[in-house]
Amino acid sequence: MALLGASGLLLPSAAILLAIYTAYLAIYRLFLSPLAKIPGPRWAALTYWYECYYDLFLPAQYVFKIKQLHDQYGPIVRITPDEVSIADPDFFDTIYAPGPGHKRDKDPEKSKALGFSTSIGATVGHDLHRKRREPLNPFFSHRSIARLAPKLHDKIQQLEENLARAAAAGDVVNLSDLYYAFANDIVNEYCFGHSQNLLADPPLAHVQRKNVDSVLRGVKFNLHFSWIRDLIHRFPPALSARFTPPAIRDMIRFRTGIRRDIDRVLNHAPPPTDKEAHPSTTDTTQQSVFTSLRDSPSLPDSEKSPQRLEDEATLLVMAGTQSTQLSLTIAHYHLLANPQLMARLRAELATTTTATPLSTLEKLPYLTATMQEAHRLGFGVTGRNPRVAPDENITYTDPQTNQVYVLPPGTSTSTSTFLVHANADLFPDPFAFDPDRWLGPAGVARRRYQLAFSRGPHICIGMHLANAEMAVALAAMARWDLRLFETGAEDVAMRHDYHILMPRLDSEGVRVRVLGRAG
Ligand code: HEM
Repeated sequence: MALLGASGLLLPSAAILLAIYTAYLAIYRLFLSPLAKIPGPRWAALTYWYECYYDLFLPAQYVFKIKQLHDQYGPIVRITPDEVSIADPDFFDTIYAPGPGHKRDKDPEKSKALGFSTSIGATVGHDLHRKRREPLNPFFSHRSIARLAPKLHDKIQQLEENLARAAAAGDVVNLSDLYYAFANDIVNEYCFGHSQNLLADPPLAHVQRKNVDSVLRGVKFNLHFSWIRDLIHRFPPALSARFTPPAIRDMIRFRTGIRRDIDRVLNHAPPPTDKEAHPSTTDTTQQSVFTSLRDSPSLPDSEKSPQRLEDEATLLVMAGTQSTQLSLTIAHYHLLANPQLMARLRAELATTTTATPLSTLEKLPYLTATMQEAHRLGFGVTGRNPRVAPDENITYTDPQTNQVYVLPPGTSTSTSTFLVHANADLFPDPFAFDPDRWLGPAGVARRRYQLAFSRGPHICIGMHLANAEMAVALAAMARWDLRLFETGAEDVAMRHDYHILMPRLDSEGVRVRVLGRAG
């Protein structure tokens, strides 16, 4: 009885406490928070359910809603109780790349979503990020990537073998899968000294690409409910297998493969050799990124734990595959959908051969402009990736009203590439694929608004690798006559923000029939 009486009192008391806390939180967020005066919808200021609705129920549409909010409220909008979006392209560097002497952390809540928390991409603290990134930088410099040219050419040869086979058999080719395989083989070989040789197995590339898509489709759920994912991870494996959504199961499988590679590196075991492998898929003579990290004197042992290196490798392989695949697919789709653009590219490439060095390809203006335009419409990382200034105010002056807004240290502040790349003042007719906008003096001036690789301390580490892969692949693929097969603009257009662009969710990718080599 006494117990019943106690629990009978406990519940109402807990309910009253919860009601008081909720009321306090609402009053704080709406009236007392330092962000209370920032324009924006009251619901967004009051509760994360506003963002959650656009992220989970529509789904992955908040990036588009934020653009509408800016049209309604102006260049600065409070988009969650704790985050402010600034749609001013000239303010991008203040948020992301403020220069020496200014620190920018990542927002820990947003960093959780992808799940590889000790990778450089998810590292929250400015200083720790720098320590982790420094030993990786030399591998991804322009000069190091230039040395990869022979490997890239081997992979191009394999890519073209796929087209030749399809031409002979009259098969439909899925370019999204081929580019996935191409980028995945290269980044794996660079990281671990071997790859799965996916270019030899496009159906497997298709399965893996779809798996990564479904993993990415989980990022919004993880953003809002990462505690559920973390809870499931604590269950015994047999139980967690029953509750784990397919997307997370795919991620676990993917990471198990990465972990095998990391264990092999840490145990000084040689990369596996595959008799079927293409000559370029295994290279035991070269140091790979991870053998070098293992041997790096500048990284303390605590930074070389299997878990940390697994996180790093997962990010490198995922980012190095998916984003490059997207930009390549977008470029190639638009070249095929607009024969006049393909004709311009072919005219420029007429002076080149398959042996033309990467350094020459990189200087071709129309090829470069085509790549820039594909990056622009790929939107890089479509998620907002907010930054937090830990020890200084961020001050923004609305150019229209001259109103000054002071965001105190710790405020999560963001802009998205979508807000910049789809800005019609900077890029007229912003959803049209128009490489010309990157040419001439106006094109050069526009480059400061190319944010696909971001800027500042977290600028994409794989930018030179991605551009090298794209230059050689587009130059080679332009030599083939392909016809789009059951593919339209909706298969490459940004329709959802799942950290990176996702087109219509039932898209099969960009598919083509191969007519033969271009005459
Ligand atoms: C067209 C292709 C690519 C695009 C558009 C792209 C875009 C980006 C963007 C926007 C960021 C910054 C994210 C942030 O602010 O947190 C980033 C970071 C990163 N990218 Fe890429 N990326 C591409 C290719 C690659 C490749 C080929 C690799 C690997 C070799 C790679 C590895 C990474 C890593 C490790 C980071 C984290 C860097 C850090 O936080 O310090 N990316 N990428």
